[in-house]
Amino acid sequence: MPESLKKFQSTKLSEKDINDFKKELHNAYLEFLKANNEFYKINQKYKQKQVNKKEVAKVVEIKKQKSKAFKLILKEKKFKENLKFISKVNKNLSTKNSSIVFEKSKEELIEAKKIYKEFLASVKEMGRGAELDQLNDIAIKAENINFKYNFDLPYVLNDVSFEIKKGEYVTVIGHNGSGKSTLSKLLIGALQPESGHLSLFGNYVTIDTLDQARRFLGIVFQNPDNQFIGSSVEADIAFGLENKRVEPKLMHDQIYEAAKKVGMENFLDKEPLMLSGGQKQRVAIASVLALSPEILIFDEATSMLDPKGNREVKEIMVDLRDNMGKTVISITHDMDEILNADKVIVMNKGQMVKFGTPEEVLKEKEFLRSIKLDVPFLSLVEEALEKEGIKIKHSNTMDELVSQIC
Ligand SMILES: Nc1ncnc2c1ncn2[C@@H]1O[C@H](COP(=O)(O)OP(=O)(O)OP(=O)(O)O)[C@@H](O)[C@H]1O
Repeated sequence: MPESLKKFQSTKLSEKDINDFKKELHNAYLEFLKANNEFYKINQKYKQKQVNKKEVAKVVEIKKQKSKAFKLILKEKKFKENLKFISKVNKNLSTKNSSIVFEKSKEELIEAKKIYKEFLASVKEMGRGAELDQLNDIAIKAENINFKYNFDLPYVLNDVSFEIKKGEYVTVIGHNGSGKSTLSKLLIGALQPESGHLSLFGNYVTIDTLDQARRFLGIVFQNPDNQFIGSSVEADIAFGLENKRVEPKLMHDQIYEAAKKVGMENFLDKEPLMLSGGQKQRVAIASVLALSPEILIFDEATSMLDPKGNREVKEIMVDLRDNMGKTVISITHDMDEILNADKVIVMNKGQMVKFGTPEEVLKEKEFLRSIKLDVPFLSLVEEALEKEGIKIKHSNTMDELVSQIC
């Protein structure tokens, strides 16, 4: 291996460097926007003689500094240098070098070109879309969220607060119109809270950080037919990866891996029409998984499926938590599903009226009935047994219940 190639490999820039650059650029951009906004506000105040020249000058100075800091980051040269370095190495290789060296150098050149292209794109996008760090283990923190669809309409969410830890499976239940879907739209950033805050892994979600925060999330919707974009399972899973600018060479493996996680790896060349509802939902999950989100939101994703499809998708949700370490939020009308979850959020008329383990929530059967919710079949059996004087502990599965009775 020539010294020059070895040196390049020990100093070369990676995907992490470009992500760090995006974060730095985006933060500097947000700081600049904030300073610009302050400048606009103080100018208005100055016109109304509410502040003096000295106060305005202070804000102008901050704006100048923020602008300077932002422009300095834009001048970053290291990605171009990185590309220049390997281009030169590549050019200087001679016929004395083995084909393995030629191949390696070509691969490095392709990688450096890709990183440079990403650098140029991220400058255009002001660093949006960088992957944020997980600053803590709280996947979702909602603090005093209030929301209404229009100023003259009543609040649809009232002072909703909760914390969902990384790796938890949480179901959200509630009667029709209780605010479940609105909550999911707020979580994915399709709607903005009127007041209150959302944080994902310790990162405050604002309109400016939304693009970055969204990368933590994937969502699977109710109707499997509306989620197919590609003409085959493979094309469908590829869609999100293409948007993420994944190299075509790596794409096939990533598609295969994602499909395998939901047991659809043997269906990659199949057309959507050939699949059952449950299989389509599994493909929708694979398309989301291919993008490696930490949190998966299922918005009534089992409600249009036959019993087999319903069971399959519910098993995947459990698998996502147990074997893939994902955080799962499932909005559901299926009361039996809550037994699979770690926690249950109960919504009623825009308020979160309960948040606890399934056992804690199911202790209050009368309350659930009073807000028009059914109780799981298993709980009905437990209730009937209790009425007959047979005392048993809470069970999460029929097998557990049967073994208690026997
Ligand atoms: N786009 C909208 N404009 C105005 N009001 C809306 C809009 N979408 C929903 N709402 C209202 O917000 C409230 C909460 O609706 P939401 O869809 O969040 O409830 P939900 O619990 O998901 O109901 P469901 O189980 O029927 O899907 C309801 O009163 C609904 O009529």
